[in-house]
Amino acid sequence: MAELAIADSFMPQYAKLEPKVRRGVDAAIAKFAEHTHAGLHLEKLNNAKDPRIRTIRIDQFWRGVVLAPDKGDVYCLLKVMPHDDAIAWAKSRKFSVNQAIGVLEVRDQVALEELSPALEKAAERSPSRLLEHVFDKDLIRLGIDEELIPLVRLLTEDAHLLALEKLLPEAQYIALLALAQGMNPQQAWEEVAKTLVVDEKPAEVDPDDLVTAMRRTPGSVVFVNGPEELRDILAHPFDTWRIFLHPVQRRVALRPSYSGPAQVTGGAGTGKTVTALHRAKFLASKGGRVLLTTFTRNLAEALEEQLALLVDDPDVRERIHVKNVDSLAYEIVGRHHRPAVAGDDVLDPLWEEAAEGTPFSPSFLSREWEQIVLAQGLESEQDYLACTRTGRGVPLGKAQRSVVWRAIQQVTDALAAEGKSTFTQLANEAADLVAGPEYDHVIIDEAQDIHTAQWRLLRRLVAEGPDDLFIVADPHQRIYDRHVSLANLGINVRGRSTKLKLNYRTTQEILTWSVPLLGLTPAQGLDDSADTLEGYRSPIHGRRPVVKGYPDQDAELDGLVEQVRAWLEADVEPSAIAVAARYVWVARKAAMRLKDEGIPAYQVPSKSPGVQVGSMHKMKGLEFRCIAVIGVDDKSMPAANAITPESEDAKAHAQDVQKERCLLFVASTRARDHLYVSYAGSPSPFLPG
Ligand SMILES: Nc1ncnc2c1ncn2[C@@H]1O[C@H](COP(=O)(O)OP(=O)(O)OP(=O)(O)O)[C@@H](O)[C@H]1O
Repeated sequence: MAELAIADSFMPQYAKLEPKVRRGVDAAIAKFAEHTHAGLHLEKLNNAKDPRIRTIRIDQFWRGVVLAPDKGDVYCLLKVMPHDDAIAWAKSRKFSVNQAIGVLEVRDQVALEELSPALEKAAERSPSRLLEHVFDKDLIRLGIDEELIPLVRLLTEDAHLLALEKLLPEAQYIALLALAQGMNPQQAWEEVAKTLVVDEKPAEVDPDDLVTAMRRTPGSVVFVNGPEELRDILAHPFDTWRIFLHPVQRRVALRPSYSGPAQVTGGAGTGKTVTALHRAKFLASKGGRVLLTTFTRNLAEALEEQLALLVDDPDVRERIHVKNVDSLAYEIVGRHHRPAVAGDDVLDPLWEEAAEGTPFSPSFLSREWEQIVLAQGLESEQDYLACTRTGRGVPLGKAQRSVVWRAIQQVTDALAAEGKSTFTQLANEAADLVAGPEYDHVIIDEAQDIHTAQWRLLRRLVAEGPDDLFIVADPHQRIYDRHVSLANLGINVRGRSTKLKLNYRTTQEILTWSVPLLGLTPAQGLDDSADTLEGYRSPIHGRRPVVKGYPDQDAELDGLVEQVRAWLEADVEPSAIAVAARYVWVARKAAMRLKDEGIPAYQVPSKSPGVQVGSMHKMKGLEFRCIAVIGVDDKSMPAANAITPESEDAKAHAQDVQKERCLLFVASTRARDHLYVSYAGSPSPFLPG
């Protein structure tokens, strides 16, 4: 009986179709699923590079592209495209089975052949070849298709190889790149092996058995079990992360077990949250009680919504407890007494008062409290006098420490007198109150912003052992003052760390523009190693970001209204548009202005169907089709009140500036399709010149 499979290349295009066309596609696929494919008129193509490729008529203008392997009765949907594009794509592609790792691969055979003459010419002029030090047998062992070896032998420069990235199958490109970078075949194999979905490479690979190869790539090709599953897949075209996982994501999320804490890092939009969600489902499916936690409440809400899509089984869902760390601490302390939380409105005046008569600024004192006293859980002046103040830039002598301690004491006494605590204090209190492990697994998203006190709490909620902590972080998105060393907390992720590099959200154009916003300071990972964005890339292309300067804020808001209108006129749903600003008051003003112009706008997070407006901090972890980042002028970005003067503490100053850079990076990388950046007066020094 014929079977239907869908390749991951199908869904992004399907998602973008107009409803009428999509209905046509649904009808055609439904017929497939009912096994009446014979009547569907699968068209063979003349002069196709691969004789197993077919097209299927959707309507007058649209075609589906289908792979119909010779062996096995399987039809795999690959693409849905306008007629001419579909024919051109289908004719140019060649499918093969990677001989080293046994997975289905596709390459742009026509483009490769077209490149050949130019490579030949370059090779004639060059005395050496890029991979002349590598034997054919090693290339073959690494999965390079024999047919491609003559072309590989023509390469003379790195740039030629880089030009092949989009034309070659990923695993083959990775192998060639590793060899070109000077790795030996064994090291290159280790790179290739990272793309393996299963731990072991297959014992035997049949080059003609495309169906078995498809089954070895479960994250890239899904076999549809029946009409219900098909309907479910097609009903969520924007949520393909539920079924298609990149091999690296899949290996990380569905690994049977880690011997201890595991860590996933990766730039914005590389699917870290997706990986965390799949891990939560995986562990809960095995019967474990899972805590899935993150930084803010609105991120926890977003996780709940995504879990609802991913987990069908109510028993499994029930075993996953989603809660942001602050609420978690509040809940635990609340079992003993009702906590009252002190916000900045209470704290700011207290620090102002405490700083009076001391040589220290209010922000210096409050940081000292957060980063040293609360982080280390120090409870007495003696402890504070004896502690190591790692991470702080200004050394303090004994007498100075006493002054600082008294100032801090003044604030904590005042808080205690009002019966109030900060969330960090609550985390410390909760950590002390927890009697023992409450979960089998704790999964932490946005872990780069979790405070040491919160880590202590999370650590206590799960017993040390296999699969205890699954940590998801991007140190390039650190937007709070949290510089945690996992090692200092006794959490060791060595040998259990994976980096995701492929961005699924943002276009390459937006990434190329956004990454330099981070400046040149390397980011420090939670495992104390320097974290780089090397290899961070996107396969999606689109328009370059637009940056506009205006004489004043009024004109800037006029420009914003014009931009939002243009997006709406292009049929972007209002709630897929966001406006982010450094200051809350600027965001409020923008929302009011949009409303005055008849455009529905709401403060993030909001379920209302309007443009989502909020501070850059509120945008963390979210995503939108279009985002306008406004108010990016020299006075707001960096925000003067968020920067410690260099004269006061050079280290804190540098950290503050970096934090502001990260914030702009976070806001900019929320955009899926379009990024618009504006300022009034002079641009922020972070913006490219
Ligand atoms: N394998 C996948 N297939 C399709 N889409 C994916 C896949 N993995 C992630 N995505 C999509 O990419 C986008 C970004 O994913 P996700 O939010 O998990 O990234 P992230 O690394 O947590 O991002 P950030 O750090 O910026 O919050 C989401 O729209 C998600 O659905």
